[in-house]
Amino acid sequence: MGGTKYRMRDFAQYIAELLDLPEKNKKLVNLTKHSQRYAMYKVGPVLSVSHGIGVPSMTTVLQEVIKLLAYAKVKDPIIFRIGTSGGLDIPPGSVVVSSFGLNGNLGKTYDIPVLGKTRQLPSILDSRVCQEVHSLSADNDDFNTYIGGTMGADDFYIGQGRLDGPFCDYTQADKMAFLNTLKDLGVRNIEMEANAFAAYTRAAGIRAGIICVTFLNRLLGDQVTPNKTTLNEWQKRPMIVAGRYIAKYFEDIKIE
Ligand SMILES: O=P(O)(O)O[C@H]1O[C@H](CO)[C@@H](O)[C@H]1O
Ligand SMILES: O=c1cc[nH]c(=O)[nH]1
Repeated sequence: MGGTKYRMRDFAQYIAELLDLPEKNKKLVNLTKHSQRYAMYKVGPVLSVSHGIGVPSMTTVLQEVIKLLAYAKVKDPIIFRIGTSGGLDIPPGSVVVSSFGLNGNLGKTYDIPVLGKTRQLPSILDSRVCQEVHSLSADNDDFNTYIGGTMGADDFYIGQGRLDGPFCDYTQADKMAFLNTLKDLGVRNIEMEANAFAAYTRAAGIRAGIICVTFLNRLLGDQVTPNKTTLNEWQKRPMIVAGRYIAKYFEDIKIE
């Protein structure tokens, strides 16, 4: 899963080529084209689905995918989110493999009101998947891959401590204090779904991982400044990292 339809079509194409699947020479079909809400592609054993921006959009799609996997009797699925994010004290273009999700109140939970009462679901990710994905980073990669916590904010601007949004009633010093607190808690990047994604996949008993590229170092600014070509290139990095895990997973299954 990942935010945009285009990324998830590109990911399906990338996986078809990587796994040398028959789909690599075909035009991929968006299986949800009549719903218009999001896109879903299937290449061999991999489903590639977009989820839009933020938690409500992502959790709606995620729950539909969880139901689909159950109806299809899929055994031992693994779900990855491949996304973009703002980094904390790491060079832009780096990749972060999340070790946990953090909410906007600095708790390792996803808090959801159910029947008028808030439930707190732990935002824990599978540490083995996280370590294995990280172990597949290559020495000759032209980017660094880090393990760290990921804050899932409910907003792009004030929710991530930005100063460049339409509303802002705090200072640069307040922002830096907040970002440094996150850093001290082991958070390496900020996006908008991690804590809920971790919580719902865990609640479903499904192994999962989050792999995001960082578009900027938030300790140095708020604006995403690299040009579109660079950002498109960087968006491929989580695909490369997830692709290595997927390729190895199916290679290992063949050997068994
Ligand atoms: O690039 P994606 O996967 O959408 O992820 C990040 O980008 C969006 C904000 O621009 C949020 O969804 C955030 O989590
Ligand atoms: O800073 C960023 C960059 C991408 N996505 C986010 O949510 N935040």
